[in-house]
Amino acid sequence: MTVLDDIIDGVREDLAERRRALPLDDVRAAALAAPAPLDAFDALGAGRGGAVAVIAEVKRSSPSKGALADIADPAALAARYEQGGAAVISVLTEQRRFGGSLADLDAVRSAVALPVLRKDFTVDEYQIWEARAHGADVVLLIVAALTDEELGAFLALTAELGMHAIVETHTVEEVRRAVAAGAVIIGVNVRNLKTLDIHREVFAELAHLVPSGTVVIAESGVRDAADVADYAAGGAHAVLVGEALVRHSDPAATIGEFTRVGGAAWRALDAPAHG
Ligand SMILES: O=P(O)(O)OC[C@@H](O)[C@@H](O)c1c[nH]c2ccccc12
Repeated sequence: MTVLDDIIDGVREDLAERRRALPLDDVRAAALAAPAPLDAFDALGAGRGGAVAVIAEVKRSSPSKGALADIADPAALAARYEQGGAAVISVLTEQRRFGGSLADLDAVRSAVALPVLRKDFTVDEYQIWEARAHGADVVLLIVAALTDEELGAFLALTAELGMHAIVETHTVEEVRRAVAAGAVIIGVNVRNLKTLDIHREVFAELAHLVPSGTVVIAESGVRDAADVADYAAGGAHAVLVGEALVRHSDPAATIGEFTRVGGAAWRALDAPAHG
């Protein structure tokens, strides 16, 4: 049994409990009554003038490192991320391993005007309706956790709700499956979710397989601006950063630095912007 299988077992148990408390029909009604979603594709790409977009994550703990930061006020942290120039805010809502919750998502949603990603292990359409009901604009779909049929159905549902999905990959085969499913935002997670090992070189290896017009995000393992520059040189339009921001005393300044340094590396490539 891999770490990913183990996490997903817990996610399914927690989901069963929420579903008993609030049936799908009720969540659907709440989702349809929520304010319209914001366009994350736009926020990640269009009009950024060669800068690299930063997706800043509210992350309390991780299965590999345990507690990362004592985040007493997730809304205040997200507001600092927004002030620093983040393009999208990511909120981990998985409880058992990452210490997150839908309450964190609610707090962040009410604090920022940016698109918000509900970061979780999506294995059921219920979670997508739930994300929308709580004001999220984007969900994460991890290819390694889904069949092609599920991936297709979940992408269709996000589109129907006016949301976007970040389709997360870690291997050549998973990038092929993401592209075949019609993903327009593809994340390459350099952390292998089956072993939790980080392999930063995987980003550049996979990024060039993604067709132009698709937003490519480098996920995980950003320690400093040099890592951002490497990912940008490998073709990243955006980076998703958790630990380095929640541990930093000045996350806003760090986001500004990452945006500038990544943008300079990206422009040095003389690569065409997506879209
Ligand atoms: O803290 P880091 O190394 O900056 O990583 C952030 C993010 O990429 C990571 O939290 C992540 C990427 N994909 C995931 C899937 C589920 C949970 C967490 C993740």
